[in-house]
Amino acid sequence: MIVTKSIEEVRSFVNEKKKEGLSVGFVPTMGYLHEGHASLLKESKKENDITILSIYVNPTQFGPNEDLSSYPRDMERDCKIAEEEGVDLVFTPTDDVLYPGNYKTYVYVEGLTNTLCGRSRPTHFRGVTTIVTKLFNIVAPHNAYFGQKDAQQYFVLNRMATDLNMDICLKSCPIIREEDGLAKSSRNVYLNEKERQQATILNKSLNEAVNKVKEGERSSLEIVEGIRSTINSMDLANIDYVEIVDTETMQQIDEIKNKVLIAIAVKFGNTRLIDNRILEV
Ligand SMILES: Nc1ncnc2c1ncn2[C@@H]1O[C@H](COP(=O)(O)OP(=O)(O)OP(=O)(O)O)[C@@H](O)[C@H]1O
Ligand SMILES: CC(C)(CO)[C@@H](O)C(=O)[O-]
Ligand code: BAL
Repeated sequence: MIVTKSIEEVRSFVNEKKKEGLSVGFVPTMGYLHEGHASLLKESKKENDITILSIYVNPTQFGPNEDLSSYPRDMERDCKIAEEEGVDLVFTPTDDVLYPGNYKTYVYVEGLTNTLCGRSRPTHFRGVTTIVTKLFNIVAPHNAYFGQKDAQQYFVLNRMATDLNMDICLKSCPIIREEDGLAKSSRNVYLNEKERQQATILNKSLNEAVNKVKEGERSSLEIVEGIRSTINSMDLANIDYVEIVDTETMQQIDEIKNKVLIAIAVKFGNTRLIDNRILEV
């Protein structure tokens, strides 16, 4: 397995493999790998000849008071996991290479980025779309793999790739969970024991919501109120948002119909967790 910080090395590796007629899958991450990331690597391995992983904690997607400096990092452990998963190349760029002093260019997707995580993290998606464009330009994969945990991120990136005529197929993979239902996340390590126990309420509240929709409830307001009241039964939980949006526009809807995203973000202390369900009604 090649581990490199060099854009040129990534480019020449990929060019060589493409000349041999091989397909390239790409999994961008911020590292501190867990089974969620591993599931994306497995999917890429299944569908491509070559799998490339990037590990980069991208500063432009963090707000000024967010956890950029404390975001968990463990490159040695990550490389071990990558090797076990059969990754061919790990790209580990540095800030000075990706954002040199004279850096000026940002990619921005309108509309889809002003709700959900975009409302509470106003500069977040501009950072995500910018770094993913840069990584796509460097790696030039055939396929790229993202988790449904960050559902809005996937829909925004898919819009971007379509609108900018990027010749890359974006794939969304299922959410991998702990045994008690909590979605795996690098940020789960921030939780203390009591917060960790209470954090299972995210998945539980979404299960209840899905059951109500299955039983025929179509009012977004009713479903949102139900989720809010279940989450608020936990004294350490602080709701950031509970929203039901159309998957094309990411805008709130009153009536549950067609394909919708039920998305929630909840803070436990300073730790912000997200979870969601996508429903086709
Ligand atoms: N539990 C999960 N199941 C499936 N995919 C996941 C899961 N967690 C993260 N991913 C996906 O892995 C990719 C990299 O995500 P990232 O490195 O930000 O990890 P993370 O665990 O989501 O971290 P955090 O939530 O702390 O930002 C993203 O496409 C993300 O959606
Ligand atoms: C896609 C991504 C790697 C861009 O930094 C990040 O937002 C993430 O890990 O989901
Ligand atoms: N997984 C999304 C990256 C972030 O929270 O910044």
